[in-house]
Amino acid sequence: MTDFRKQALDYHALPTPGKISIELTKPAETSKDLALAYSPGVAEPVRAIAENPDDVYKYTAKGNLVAVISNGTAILGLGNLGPMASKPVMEGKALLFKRFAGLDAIDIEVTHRTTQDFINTVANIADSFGGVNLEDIKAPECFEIEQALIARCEVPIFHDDQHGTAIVTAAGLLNALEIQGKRLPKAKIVCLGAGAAAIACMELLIKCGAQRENIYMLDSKGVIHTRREDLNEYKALFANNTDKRTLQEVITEADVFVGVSGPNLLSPDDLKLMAENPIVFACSNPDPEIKPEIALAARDDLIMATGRSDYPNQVNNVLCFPFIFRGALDVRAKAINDEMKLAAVEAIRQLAKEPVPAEVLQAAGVDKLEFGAQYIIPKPMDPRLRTRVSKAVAIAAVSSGAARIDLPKNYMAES
Ligand SMILES: NC(=O)C1=CN([C@@H]2O[C@H](COP(=O)(O)OP(=O)(O)OC[C@H]3O[C@@H](n4cnc5c(N)ncnc54)[C@H](OP(=O)(O)O)[C@@H]3O)[C@@H](O)[C@H]2O)C=CC1
Ligand SMILES: CC(=O)C(=O)O
Ligand SMILES: [Mg+2]
Repeated sequence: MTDFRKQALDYHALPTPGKISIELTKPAETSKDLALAYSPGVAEPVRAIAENPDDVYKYTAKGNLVAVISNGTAILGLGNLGPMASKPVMEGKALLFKRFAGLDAIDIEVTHRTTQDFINTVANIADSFGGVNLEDIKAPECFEIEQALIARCEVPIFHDDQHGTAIVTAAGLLNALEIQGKRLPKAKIVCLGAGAAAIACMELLIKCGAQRENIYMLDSKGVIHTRREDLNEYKALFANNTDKRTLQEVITEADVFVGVSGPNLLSPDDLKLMAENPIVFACSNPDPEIKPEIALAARDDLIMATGRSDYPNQVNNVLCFPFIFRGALDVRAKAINDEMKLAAVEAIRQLAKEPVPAEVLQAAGVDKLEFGAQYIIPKPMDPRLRTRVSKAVAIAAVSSGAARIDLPKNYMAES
């Protein structure tokens, strides 16, 4: 067993199995405490909520509570390993919600027979939470699941692998293009992968200015083109009218490579075919499409990002989901709409251009972080993400009509 593997297993096992627990927010020591917390006192908020459903936000933890729900069909880049194998990742998302946004999150792993089964399970419990973060659900089912749940539920439903990834990718890519002296509307983009993350990333990039015809998407069978007859409706939107069939053909003279597919699928020779000053986001977890040390040995004019914490430029949805939910829940948003997503893109993007506080440098274990090829996007432990992104999202929720209440007074005022 490698040293890192043992450390990771020990981290999860010791001293208490798992990464999260529940703590009490009220005293529960005396008979009086118990009479208030449980019988007979608990009957009072029950009556209040029955009379006025909005009182659930006043008397329960709902307004600060997120469900992280998976069926384990696309666990990171490890594949369909089932609901129980997804539990460490879902607990990990709960850890990140709490650590970065102060949100309580509970993981729920659903054993299901059919997509409808899964949809019904989530729809039937969604109201217990302020919002639902869907996680690691494979395409194309994830699209139908999210759309059905948005239609049925009163709280925000957000498939993180789609939209969290897309928001962070767009923020990082806009900055990387700026540094490389390129513009999104002109950029030739290759997207390896045509699943949850890929489709959502490319759709959001188009909303940010990318041209659909400049995007070449590939799945496990190669380039997605108009003569293929095996495309689902989501892939079909990216069918390119081209004779090119291979990664090597489409990556030639490309400005951008986005990998949301699997490990080690991009070779140094492929990289050498790209245009000058290229951008490579090898975002597959835990193992990227190409390792940064291999990529940077092949090209020195490259901006390189991965989904991992142990390299510079971590393009990972952790930069988004804690903060977009924080902002959404704080104004009791009914949904997370495009205005809120684009506000998050801009807030994440602009933060990378500001001086980095000493505490962030220390947590990152570096002396300096300055907007440039090695720092295109903020670090997850930057406390300003919480204030900036959540505030931008909450404001967008209010102005777009998704919020049920106004922005709280002095919301996310920075000291
Ligand atoms: N950094 C980040 O924040 C995030 C990274 N990811 C990473 O993205 C990857 C995909 O996740 P997700 O979209 O949720 O999963 P999905 O299962 O929805 O999609 C996987 C996609 O990868 C494609 N694929 C698999 N093997 C190959 C190959 N050899 N060549 C080209 N395409 C291939 C599949 O092709 P086909 O359609 O033919 O089956 C499918 O389109 C994972 O590695 C995950 O870790 C995901 C979310 C966030
Ligand atoms: C980061 C993430 O959500 C994934 O790799 O699936
Ligand atoms: Mg995921």
